[in-house]
Amino acid sequence: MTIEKSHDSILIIDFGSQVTQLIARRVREIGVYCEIAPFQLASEAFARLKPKGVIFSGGPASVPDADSPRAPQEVFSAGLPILGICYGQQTMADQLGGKVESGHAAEFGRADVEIVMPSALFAGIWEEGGRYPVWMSHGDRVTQLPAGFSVKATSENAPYAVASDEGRRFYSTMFHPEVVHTPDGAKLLRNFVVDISGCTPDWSMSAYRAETIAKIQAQVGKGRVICGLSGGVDSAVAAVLIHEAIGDQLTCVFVDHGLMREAEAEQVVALFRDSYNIPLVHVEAEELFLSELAKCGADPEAKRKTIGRLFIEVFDEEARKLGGADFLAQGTLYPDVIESVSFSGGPSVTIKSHHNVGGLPERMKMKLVEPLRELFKDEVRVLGRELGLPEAFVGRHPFPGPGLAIRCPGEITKEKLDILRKADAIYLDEIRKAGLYDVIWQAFAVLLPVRTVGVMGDHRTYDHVLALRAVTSVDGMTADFYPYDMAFLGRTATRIINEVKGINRVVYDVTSKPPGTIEWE
Ligand SMILES: Nc1ncnc2c1ncn2[C@@H]1O[C@H](COP(=O)(O)OP(=O)(O)OP(=O)(O)O)[C@@H](O)[C@H]1O
Ligand SMILES: O=c1[nH]c(=O)c2[nH+]cn([C@@H]3O[C@H](COP(=O)(O)O)[C@@H](O)[C@H]3O)c2[nH]1
Ligand SMILES: NC(=O)CC[C@H](N)C(=O)O
Ligand SMILES: [Mg+2]
Repeated sequence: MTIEKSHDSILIIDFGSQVTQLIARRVREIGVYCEIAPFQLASEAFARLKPKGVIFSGGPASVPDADSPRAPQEVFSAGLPILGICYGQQTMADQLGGKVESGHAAEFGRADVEIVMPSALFAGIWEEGGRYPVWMSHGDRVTQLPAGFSVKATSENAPYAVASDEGRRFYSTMFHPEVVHTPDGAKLLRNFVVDISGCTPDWSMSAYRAETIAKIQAQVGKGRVICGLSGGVDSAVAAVLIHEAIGDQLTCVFVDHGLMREAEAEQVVALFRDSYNIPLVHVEAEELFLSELAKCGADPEAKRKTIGRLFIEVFDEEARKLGGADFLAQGTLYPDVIESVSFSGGPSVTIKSHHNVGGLPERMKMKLVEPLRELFKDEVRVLGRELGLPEAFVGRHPFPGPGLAIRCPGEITKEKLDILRKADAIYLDEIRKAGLYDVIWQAFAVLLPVRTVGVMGDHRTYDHVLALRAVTSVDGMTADFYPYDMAFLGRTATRIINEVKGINRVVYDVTSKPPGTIEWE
């Protein structure tokens, strides 16, 4: 039985908001299954999922503009509850006969809403006459409500902060309930999902485990599967899950592309061979990757695409050696898909081609098995614990598939990789010694293609700059730089410059995501 059939679900129609993924997180935190569908594909998703409620996300477009996106009209006539957020409110108003205008005072950031009438959306949470903080981000506004709608809350620049037709169960907010800066937002979403839409909150990681195992069995049948195993959390969880499902039809393949960190290849192989009884092939592919990367130059997307292609070539070759494999399994997560997504027609722009999604070659022999494709990182960790993976494994910092190649802006050479490997090892060693490994979500060093002048032992040096990065995050979708104390940074910089030949200056990256990304490429 598929997940979508055995549980109540919510469909989120995406109009391209940067925070659409947060709506999905909030719904799952309630314990209800949901999926995001880009507006162009929403009709198909609506018919397949048969959701009990629909949420329209925000988005960058402007309803009065020609060609701005709309929700499929059938969603309005299905008798289901709908919640429109920001752009979602505006398109809902427009599609039901109301009016939207641009060019009014914009609101960005915190605002207060004042409740003027009760609504099922905030029943038990907000009281009539009360004022409550919310987070807004809009320039347009609804100026005339559709028939059947009335105002339930106002704010200074959004006369229709909440408007609804309680009879048809159509609700709309100008503010964003999905962000943490709307303190009561999660409760409002719960009202919509559980009380209004009537979803039973029974979706959990143990349900996910059982159902995903059944799904894998149905997909794979008697076929052979090879699983790309990187030593990271995602592929380890995927491999263990698939092994539970199909046992010895699975072989894992670890590709040592020469872009790993110090001693990592040995650790991965040892850890996996000792802890699990899953056959593991260790492929030495450093020469192949480095020679192809030398040809592709400095462009980050060219590097990513080259690496994606080589991974598949290696997997194909290993499959052939094993006498053929029908499926390739990967630990692809939801954020990998989202960031690479516009190739499949999503409304948000491509930020970077993750090697395992947007970096895949167009023609592949094997079919994909990706049991984690709907999950966020922290959900995968919960699933890993559920499967009994050791805590040291589950708590590992993420390490991207393209490895050090995307931490060496510019052309890739073995010499640069060796310098970076040494520096990165010292940095992580200092982090562990300071007891910070588990506090930080991800930390790494980046070797910059910039040389600066220094003086060491009365000699002039002209060497590379190394940037240190450390971030806190929940799911990798947004992140903050980690606020080290200066003594830690000073100590680490001194050690790196003293111990690693080729680096004479160290800087710390204090960019959050957004506007930065976590990796530099
Ligand atoms: N060196 C590798 N050998 C084989 N497969 C790999 C390798 N690196 C990445 N992959 C494949 O690509 C997928 C995505 O990589 P990604 O880094 O996102 O996940 P991960 O390495 O499993 O976990 P983590 O995010 O914790 O590093 C992996 O799940 C794995 O299937
Ligand atoms: O397996 C991967 N293949 C990739 O191509 C890739 N690019 C980024 N990352 C990891 O994803 C998270 C978010 O990274 P960004 O903020 O740099 O997009 C961070 O944890 C990154 O390390 C990748 N993982
Ligand atoms: N955050 C949003 O959904 C913005 C909606 C619309 N683009 C506006 O500016 O009002
Ligand atoms: Mg990884």
